[in-house]
This record gives sequence, structure tokens and C-alpha cells, in this order.
Amino acid sequence: MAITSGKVLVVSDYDRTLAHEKDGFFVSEEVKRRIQSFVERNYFAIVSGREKRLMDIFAKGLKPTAWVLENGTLIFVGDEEILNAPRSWFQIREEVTSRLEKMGINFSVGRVIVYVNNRGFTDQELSQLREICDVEYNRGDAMILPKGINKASGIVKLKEILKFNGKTIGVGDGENDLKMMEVVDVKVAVGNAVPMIKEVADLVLKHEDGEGILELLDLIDSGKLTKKTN
Ligand SMILES: O=C(O)COP(=O)(O)O
Repeated sequence: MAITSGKVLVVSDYDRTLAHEKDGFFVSEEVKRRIQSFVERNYFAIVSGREKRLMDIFAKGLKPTAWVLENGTLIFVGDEEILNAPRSWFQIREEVTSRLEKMGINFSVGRVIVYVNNRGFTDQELSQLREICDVEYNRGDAMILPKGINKASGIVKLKEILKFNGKTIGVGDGENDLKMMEVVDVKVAVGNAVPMIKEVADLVLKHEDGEGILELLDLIDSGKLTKKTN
């Protein structure tokens, strides 16, 4: 199936997909320009575990169609900010942070989710946490989320907000992009993606990080993006 007709929605991960670690996770000016020209004819959303305050620094000036941040829990479209989590989460989060404190685990709190960086959990810690929340990994860092909320539910919510029924193309590199791949029509892995993402992908890009995004947008614009149809 060639993706040729109608507007498409690209949902792209940020770290190690749009932006490279070697650039300190800043998006290149070339990638910014390419996305800005793409959104004149299509939709492009950045779907990341990161917080908006950090995106405002690392992707300064970039104006995608939407941001789906904190791993799907907060959506920004224009000036509108939409919480994609139940209000009851904030009370549950108090219990999450108190359990983390008792476990002696360092954490930081975003607007909605809780981050635990560079530290694995024991099976016992994980099962205690999973009684009340979801835990997702991204290359050794963990994100603590309201149950059932992740990049997939963020994308489903975004499509409702945009009233978008066309083809969705997902591109990513890491473990927390796996759920996102369940709700897109075409799954794309950047060249530097972890094996689990490459395994489910319809297309593995030749290039890594931002260069991979340039490659993908060129394929879409030239009508050459094809999906495995076995
Ligand atoms: O660093 C993070 O919080 C994760 O970011 P990512 O989802 O864009 O890979």
C-alpha cells in the first residue's frame, strides 16, 4: 500500500528520533525547517516522554501541529493544553511518591508523571508500584504513569481533538514507542532504534535520528512510503 493520497499525520518520538544525543538533544535547524514545511500540507505531532518546559528549550521555535508529552498524559495544540489522565491520578501520584521515598529511590515530578532516571527496580519494587500505576522504560530511565495512559492513548486522544481520520505514520526508536506503534497505520524505526522497535517496523530507515526524519518526510512527500503488506 503506498501512502499517497490525503493528508497524513506523522507522530514522532523526540529523543534519538528527532534529536541526536551527540547534539545534546537539540533539534537541528534543518530538521526544524523541514517539519515546518511539512506541516503546511500535513500534520506532524511530537510524542515524547519529555516535559513541555524542556521541549521549549531543546526544540525552541519548532511549531508542530501538536505536542503529546509526558508519555501521552499532556497534549498541546496551539494555545490549548489538554490533560489526558483522570483527575484522580494526582492523589494516586502522592501515594506513588511516598512509596518511592520509602524505597529510597530518587525521582522527579513532571506536570503529570514521575521520572526515575538511571535506576532499575527490583521485581518487588515494581510489583508494589504496579498495584497503583504503570511503569514504562525508555533506555534505562523509567516513567511512572496513570494506569492505561501511554503514547498510544495520547495519540488516540490527539486524533479525536484534531478530528483526524486519515493515515497515521509513527516513527520512533525506544521501548516507550512500542505502544505508539500499536495505534498507527505505518510503523517506522529510525536507523538507530532498539531491536524491539525494528522488529515491529514496516520500514527501518537508512538514517539515524534527525537525518532519519528527513528521509521519512522525503519518502512521504514523494509518495514512496510503502507499507509491508504480507
Ligand atoms: O527522555 C525522555 O523522557 C523520553 O523521551 P522520548 O519519549 O522522546 O524518547
